[in-house]
Amino acid sequence: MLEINKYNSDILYDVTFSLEENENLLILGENGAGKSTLAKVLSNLIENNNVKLFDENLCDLSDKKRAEYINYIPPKLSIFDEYITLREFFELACIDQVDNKKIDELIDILNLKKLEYKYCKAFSSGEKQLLLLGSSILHNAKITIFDELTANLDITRLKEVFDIFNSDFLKQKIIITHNLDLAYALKFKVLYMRDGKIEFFGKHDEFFCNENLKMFYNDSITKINEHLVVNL
Ligand SMILES: Nc1ncnc2c1ncn2[C@@H]1O[C@H](COP(=O)(O)OP(=O)(O)OP(=O)(O)O)[C@@H](O)[C@H]1O
Repeated sequence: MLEINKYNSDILYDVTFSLEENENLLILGENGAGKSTLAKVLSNLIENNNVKLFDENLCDLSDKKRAEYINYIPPKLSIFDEYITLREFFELACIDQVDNKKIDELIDILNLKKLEYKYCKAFSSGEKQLLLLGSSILHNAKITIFDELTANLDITRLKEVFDIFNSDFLKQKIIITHNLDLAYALKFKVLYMRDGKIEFFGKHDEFFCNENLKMFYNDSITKINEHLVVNL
């Protein structure tokens, strides 16, 4: 279970909510609403003592235990070693022993064979995002937060990532996205933020009704026959 209680800062205001162990979450909201900041608070990259994971105070956990509990995947990959290959990057993602069989499987599933021994620094933006996804699966934290993982993916890759999000590859997932088609298709609970405050926290069906879409997105999106339509 994840709980955050009355977190306040210059960016976020009175943030309180909790997630049960089996609940996945979508974090939505306009640019600058505070989504990434919230993700960093939840994973203690911004230090605080307002977050509890599985009944333990996040700030009291050792680094290893915290890594086992929660993993924040940033929107962009930072490479510290220019000469690290995809396979080596995956090896480093395993918290304990390197699981070569799982790495082989993942390379197959994510269609990354041709990049296996290539340097990650030269990857395209989309390939870097798949690398981050693969490493998060190997890391295998109890909760994984993806911050705009799908921003640079083509439609085929987006579908592959959707299938992974929708499967049991990862345990509990928190997904920050501006892609409302993806958000609508993933039937996760929704948290919507505006100006650092939570404006909606609840069931997927309740969020994706025309009344709420009008309130949160003005007239830019409508639901027609169970499909979202963008009005540009
Ligand atoms: N380190 C920082 N110092 C000062 N202000 C910051 C810092 N990080 C974020 N902010 C500000 O806090 C607000 C929320 O930023 P955040 O990155 O959390 O938004 P977001 O909802 O993830 O936005 P986007 O959808 O554009 O990625 C923004 O106005 C941003 O400029």
